[in-house]
Amino acid sequence: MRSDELKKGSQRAPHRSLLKALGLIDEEIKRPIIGIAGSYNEIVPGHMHLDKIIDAVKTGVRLAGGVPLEFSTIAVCDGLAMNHNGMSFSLPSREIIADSAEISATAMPFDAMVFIPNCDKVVPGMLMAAARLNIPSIFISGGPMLAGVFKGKKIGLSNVFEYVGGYENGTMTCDDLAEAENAACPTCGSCSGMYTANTMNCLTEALGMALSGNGTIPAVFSERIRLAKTAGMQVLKLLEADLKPKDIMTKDAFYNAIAVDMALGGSTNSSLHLPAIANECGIELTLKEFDDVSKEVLQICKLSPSGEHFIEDLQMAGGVSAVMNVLHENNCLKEAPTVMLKPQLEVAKMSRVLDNDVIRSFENAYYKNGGLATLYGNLAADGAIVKAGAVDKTMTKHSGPARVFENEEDSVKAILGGQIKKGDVIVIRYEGPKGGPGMREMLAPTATLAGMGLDKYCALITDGRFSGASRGAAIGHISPEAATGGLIGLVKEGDLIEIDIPNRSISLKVSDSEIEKRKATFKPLVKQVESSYLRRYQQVVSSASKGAVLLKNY
Ligand SMILES: CC(C)(O)[C@@H](O)C(=O)O
Ligand SMILES: [Mg+2]
Repeated sequence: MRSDELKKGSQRAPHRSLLKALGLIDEEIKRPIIGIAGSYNEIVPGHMHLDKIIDAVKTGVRLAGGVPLEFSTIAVCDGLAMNHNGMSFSLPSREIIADSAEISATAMPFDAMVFIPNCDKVVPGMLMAAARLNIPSIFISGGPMLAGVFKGKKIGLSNVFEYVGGYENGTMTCDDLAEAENAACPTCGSCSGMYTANTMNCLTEALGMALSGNGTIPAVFSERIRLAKTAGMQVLKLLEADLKPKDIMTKDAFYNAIAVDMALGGSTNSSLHLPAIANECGIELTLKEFDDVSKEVLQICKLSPSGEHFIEDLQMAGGVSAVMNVLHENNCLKEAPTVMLKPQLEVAKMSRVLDNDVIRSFENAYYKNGGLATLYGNLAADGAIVKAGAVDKTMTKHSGPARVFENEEDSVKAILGGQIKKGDVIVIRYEGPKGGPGMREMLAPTATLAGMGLDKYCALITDGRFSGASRGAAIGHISPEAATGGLIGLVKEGDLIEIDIPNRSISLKVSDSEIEKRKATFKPLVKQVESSYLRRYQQVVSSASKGAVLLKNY
């Protein structure tokens, strides 16, 4: 139902009374009513300025003759939730965001929607809601934080997580750590590297759901306010054209999003979120498809945490549309409609790369594959994911003894306590969607390893997930997870684990007969879960290999 239904007939008089109670006059009620799903709050640095973006969007909507009505959704700052039980709620927040936006925008039927997310789970949660509502919709995010400067070098949040390891092993002083802490996050916006939030904001552009510039224009640039006004105006044009999210988010659009992801070297979390968004569009997207694209598309950008560039550099180099221009030239971009009412290929053709080091050509690519790789093997029958472009060259093939931990905290204690030796393969299990529950991000162990220089010698595998700020031989989303009987639950201290990223494999080098013996007595660990929300989530969440979506028929 659209708001039109509330505007006509005597039966709708009570509804119109309530719209008038909102302060609307008849002149407004007769115009298109545009829902503004904003996620402004004072607890997420990426969202603390969204009130300004929301105001600009409303101005744009009014300029184009619409009437904006705002409602909000929750948001989690993964950085603040990191390495404690708060992180268990981060991935589950995606479903609440999707559900709550669906509920608000169905209870009050709108003609069209503007979604205003910024951080990790809010972007996919709102895209999921957009697919469910399937009324003309556009996305305008809050934009990235500027990079900080420390000792003459640009830094971001990932550096501070790594400096903790440096401080612990005596290579960084307390004063320097404090100076870096003050410098790393200088403005509002989603943290400044190619971490999860910025990956998802860039992919929203690639999917065709946002205007060019959405992924990269910094949060504090006036250009972001102008983009928000333009988005507010554009939604009225989408309404007129009756172009809906499911017309835009087709299989080809998801191909484009994966291709851009591979070129950018984005966060491993995209392999959860894109399948979950696709699922809402009735499209199946598998990990295997990610890997197929990874074999076609080369990583042409190397931003933090893999490299020294930040999103502000990508913006100055031409942004996501310039990356798509390179993809187009190499036949790695598909024709797909966009909210710009121009096909994606046309947008890409009109763009230019302005800095050939930030956005390289295929000939001069940073990595001769896409940024992400999907691994399979006895340890990951349903797949596992690694940010291959951020693995030290010496670690792409590695065998070593398993060092087994039943949760993230114990692994961090062991790393900081000097118990991890060069060559070890750290195994962190019972951190999957069901086992966690909530599939926490393991930034503290990966960053501590990197900060101590151990990322050049040690691998880390988990049924949990990583931050976009994680780097190193960090293999996550191991599926099936330990809690559902996955082989990762059967690994014993000292077992040999073999990782071969170029050949896409991860295996436990234990004889089949020994594995059968262990299986016969295996009882997955059952954790006490205090939160009633997480208990419910645990019952209905699916595998990471399926995007950790909630089972449809529960
Ligand atoms: C806190 C971070 C860096 O934003 C993280 O949540 C990520 O996944 O990238
Ligand atoms: Mg995150």
